Amino acid sequence: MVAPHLIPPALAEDPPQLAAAKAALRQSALLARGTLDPAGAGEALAEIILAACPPPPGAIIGGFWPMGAEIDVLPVLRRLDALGHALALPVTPPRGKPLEFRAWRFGEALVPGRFGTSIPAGGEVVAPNWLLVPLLAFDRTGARLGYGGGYYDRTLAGLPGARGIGVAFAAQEVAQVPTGAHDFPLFGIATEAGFIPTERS
Ligand SMILES: Nc1nc2c(c(=O)[nH]1)N(C=O)[C@@H](CNc1ccc(C(=O)N[C@@H](CCC(=O)O)C(=O)O)cc1)CN2
Ligand SMILES: Nc1ncnc2c1ncn2[C@@H]1O[C@H](COP(=O)(O)OP(=O)(O)OP(=O)(O)O)[C@@H](O)[C@H]1O
Repeated sequence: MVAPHLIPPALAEDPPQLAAAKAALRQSALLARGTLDPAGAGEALAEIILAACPPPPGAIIGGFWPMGAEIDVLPVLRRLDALGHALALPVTPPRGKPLEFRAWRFGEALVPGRFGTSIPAGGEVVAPNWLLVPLLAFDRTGARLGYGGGYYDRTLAGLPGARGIGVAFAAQEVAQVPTGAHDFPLFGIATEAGFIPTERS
């Protein structure tokens, strides 16, 4: 019996050459990011976002709790909270599934999640329509390289109309991020030095 609903592996996963190119860039981007000086970057990022690409009134913000050497998004989340936006943080499911966002406010408890993440202890599941997207490397077309789980690609693909704003240090820009069929382009990239609009902006 045929099974026409099965997705061929070549469509469900990046081909080996592309996966290898992403893995190589991931390694160098992780090393490079670890050398950056984070002082003041989170506050500068907040100013840039509020001035150049603020979310529309009433937008539900898909944030994330920063980890490791990621740029600090807590200042911008605090400002958006103060402006009255609803905030949500991602809960990471097993690989192959999209992120789940739970409503969260400053002061509410966080607990450890998968891969070293911090996730809301409670909170109802919500669908954000304006997301801050962590990344290891980006280019000016809005292509993005993450940790390799494909989580944000799956998540943005499942939220039609939602905007994904990449957040990064300006130094995380590369000439070209290798991309495949599943890579979901960013609406723009906000850094401590400015906002970079893409073709989607
Ligand atoms: N702060 C933050 N939260 C996030 C993400 C992110 O990139 N940053 N995610 C984005 O999708 C999701 C979590 N997905 C993740 C998938 C894989 C790894 C991972 O493989 N981490 C490496 C450590 C990398 C390092 O040294 O910094 C590991 O555990 O070996 C991490 C997060 C949702 N929450
Ligand atoms: N919507 C999707 N459906 C099926 N497979 C997908 C989808 N999105 C991504 N993938 C696959 O997931 C794998 C990981 O993708 P990729 O290397 O682009 O992750 P990433 O964007 O770096 O990670 P993350 O978003 O978790 O930070 C790839 O094999 C990719 O083809």
